[in-house]
Amino acid sequence: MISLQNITVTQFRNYLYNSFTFNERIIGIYGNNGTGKTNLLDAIHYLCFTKSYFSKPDTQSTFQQLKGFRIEGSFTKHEESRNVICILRENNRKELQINDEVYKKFSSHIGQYPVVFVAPDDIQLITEGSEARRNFIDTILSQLFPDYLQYLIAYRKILDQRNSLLKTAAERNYLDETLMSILDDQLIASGNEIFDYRKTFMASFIPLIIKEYQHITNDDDAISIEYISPLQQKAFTEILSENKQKDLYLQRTSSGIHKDDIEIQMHQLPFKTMASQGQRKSLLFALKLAEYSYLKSKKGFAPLLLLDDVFEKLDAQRMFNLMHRVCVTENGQVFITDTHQERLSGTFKSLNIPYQLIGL
Ligand SMILES: Nc1ncnc2c1ncn2[C@@H]1O[C@H](COP(=O)(O)OP(=O)(O)OP(=O)(O)O)[C@@H](O)[C@H]1O
Repeated sequence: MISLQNITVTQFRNYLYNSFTFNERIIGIYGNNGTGKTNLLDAIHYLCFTKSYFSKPDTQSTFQQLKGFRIEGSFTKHEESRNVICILRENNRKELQINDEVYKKFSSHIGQYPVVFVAPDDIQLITEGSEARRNFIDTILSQLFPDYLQYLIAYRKILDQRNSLLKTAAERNYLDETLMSILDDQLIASGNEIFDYRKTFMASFIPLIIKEYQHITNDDDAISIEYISPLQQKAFTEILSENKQKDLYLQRTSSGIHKDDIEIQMHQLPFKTMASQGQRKSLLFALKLAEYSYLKSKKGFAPLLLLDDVFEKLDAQRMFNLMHRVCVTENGQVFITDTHQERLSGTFKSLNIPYQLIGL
């Protein structure tokens, strides 16, 4: 089990200097709009992931016009206490320390304190294009398999080079066939590795999503989910050679694992267009809780769970099912924000669990 005992934020977003102590497993954080609830959760995310959940540049996170910030927190992991410090120096260089030792590579910290964040804008995972869903899968796999991240970095780089080559070929009316064949071989090598990882992962991940969705919705809506990849139909070598003329015409690589998606249907129709807002939100939680379960099974302990502003759009029964699932069935630490103090305390009381409330 991992838990965060306390956090001190200095010059971070709307916090000039604030300390918070967490003495329960379930922590409710309440406050009006703009009081810093999301910022506090994001500070926790910094300690676990070395960066903002919201892909904000570090420099935008310093308090007003001041330079640099500092976030410090004490984690307990398997009863051992560790102090993690994330500093943005005045020269905008970021530094990460664990028990006063400076990390040489940030990547060696990622995955030590796994965390799952659920924010209102995450609904894009369901409503937007396939890139958001690929990023979601990539984030989970990269945390668990360092190899996967390396293949992904390589694939993106080679794909860029291949696309530039296709552009140059159109401009000059000449294709460097030797270079194209080298790039194709490299793209196929990393693409096949990524496909194998995704295929194996999705085979166990999809049943987890469906199980979580059924639990939240009391089995009300039947959904089906499928991993879609061009590599399921044909070998990548074949795909590239068949699409060569098309790619030259379009000046980009039209098919490959960069087109993978997760197809979700409800009553045999696309979920995206069919589902109500509450159903979409239920599916978002199902995706995030499946991520939570998967990380827990691979790591052997529950990740931290950061739930930002989750109470809107779900009916009372679905909300109870969700809260029961994360606060009672699971034993990990949970941070939940809301604008209404009574709604938070009422929810925790109905679950009959010890909790701590923090007002901002
Ligand atoms: N770099 C910064 N310096 C100072 N204040 C900042 C900075 N970045 C953001 N803020 C302030 O932080 C506040 C937003 O905080 P946050 O998003 O955590 O609020 P919240 O409590 O989650 O609000 P809501 O209930 O509306 O979601 C805003 O008032 C914003 O002006």
